[in-house]
Amino acid sequence: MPLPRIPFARFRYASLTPSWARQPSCLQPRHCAKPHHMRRNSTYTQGNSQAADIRSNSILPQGRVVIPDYPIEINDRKVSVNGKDLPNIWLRDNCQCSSCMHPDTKQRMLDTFTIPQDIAINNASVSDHGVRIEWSDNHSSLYPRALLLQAASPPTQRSIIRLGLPPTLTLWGSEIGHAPPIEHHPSPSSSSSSTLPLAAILSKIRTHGFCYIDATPPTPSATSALLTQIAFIRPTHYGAFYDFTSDLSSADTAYTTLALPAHTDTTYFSDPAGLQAFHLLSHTRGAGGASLLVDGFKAASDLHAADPAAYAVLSSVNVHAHASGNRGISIQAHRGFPVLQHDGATGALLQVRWNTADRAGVELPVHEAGRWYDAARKFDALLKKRENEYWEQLTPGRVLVFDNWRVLHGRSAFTGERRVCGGYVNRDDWISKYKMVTMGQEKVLAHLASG
Ligand SMILES: C[N+](C)(C)CCCC[C@H](N)C(=O)O
Ligand SMILES: O=C(O)CCC(=O)C(=O)O
Repeated sequence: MPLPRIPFARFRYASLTPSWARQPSCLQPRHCAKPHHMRRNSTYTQGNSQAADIRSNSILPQGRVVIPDYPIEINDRKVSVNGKDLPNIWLRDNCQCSSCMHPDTKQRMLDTFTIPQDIAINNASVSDHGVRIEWSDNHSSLYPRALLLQAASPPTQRSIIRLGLPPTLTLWGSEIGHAPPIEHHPSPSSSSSSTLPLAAILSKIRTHGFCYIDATPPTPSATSALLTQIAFIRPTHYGAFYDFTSDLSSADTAYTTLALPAHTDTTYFSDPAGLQAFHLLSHTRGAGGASLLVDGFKAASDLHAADPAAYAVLSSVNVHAHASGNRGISIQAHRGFPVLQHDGATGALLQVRWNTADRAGVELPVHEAGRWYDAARKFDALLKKRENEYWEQLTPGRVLVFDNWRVLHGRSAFTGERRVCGGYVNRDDWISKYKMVTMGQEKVLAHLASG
């Protein structure tokens, strides 16, 4: 089956090829007779691995769920959607009945590979509700129309619910400071329940990459309670809910008065923290300590437009990180990861992983490392452009919650006593909550088989 048309800059993933040998062909002038993004469909094979092109005609992870109204027909004892037959094994494996799928846990009860390889349709009928099938193994199934249409949709459409994509993604620079995304904590005295406007908060974080929750009681307990309404706090070697100051109680520069350049946290974990929160509780007898936010997706989008080759390097060369300050600890992820990570199904940008302080090795033969540094320097310059920096002095009562997979943060140096509390939330946990409060469980579950 021909690969989808790849209209734009592309890069390659070779799953089995050693990463140092993995490089976008556009970096190999001899192989790249014309600019890479001008080349049409092609499948690359490198060594024994099939490296498919990842489409990136738009790297931005956004989209509205549109269920296409494809024709559904029964042809020659096959179910065909939009003119293409659905494999019987896929249909039988995704039977939604209560004996094949646990009605409460939504787990598959059917042992997939007890389905005969030659499973066939004895009878099938199409209605407005969907397709009813009587199988050759004497089982009957009813497939909702939406499930079949979603399964036949293009990868970008099928990924929207899986990834929990927002309808629109708003990229920003320093101008966001004029109208930052803000929600308000329900004041305890108000008659309304003390539950947070979670759908609004998480929608703002999914769209902008961060949100303030103003009027939060300036206490660790209120901050912790706020976070746990999103999902459980992720414990790390810094503890779970963190309440820190410049006492080096943890051997990390965050626990000093030093300035911290824009970075994402926990790049040394296989699964970096998804959300991070800061609530400045107090700052006495000193000055400074302003917070910096940079939209990593905007910087990546600018790099993609300005220098696709550099973008491709940062999307394919793996980088290692470490946390080794605390005694008896040296944490590293199980493998290296590129600075710019993409969804394998759609090519959409998923994560920016950038921390100069915590970086360990670059996964290239050392004599080739220069090409990663050249590309990284371009990204670094974009991160440090004044118009991409949003500086804000946090104040007690204003909780900052941001997407640590997209938004970089930092701070200016400070003097005096400064106390900040907050916590991490796992990526998958907050995206799950986002889906529940914005899409609803039924809609999310209906798309699992085709996601
Ligand atoms: C947030 N808290 C103060 C608990 C820890 C900060 C850790 C910062 C670390 N260098 C990283 O980038 O992950
Ligand atoms: O102290 C701050 O405002 C930020 C600290 C920081 O960057 C971090 O904890 O990663």
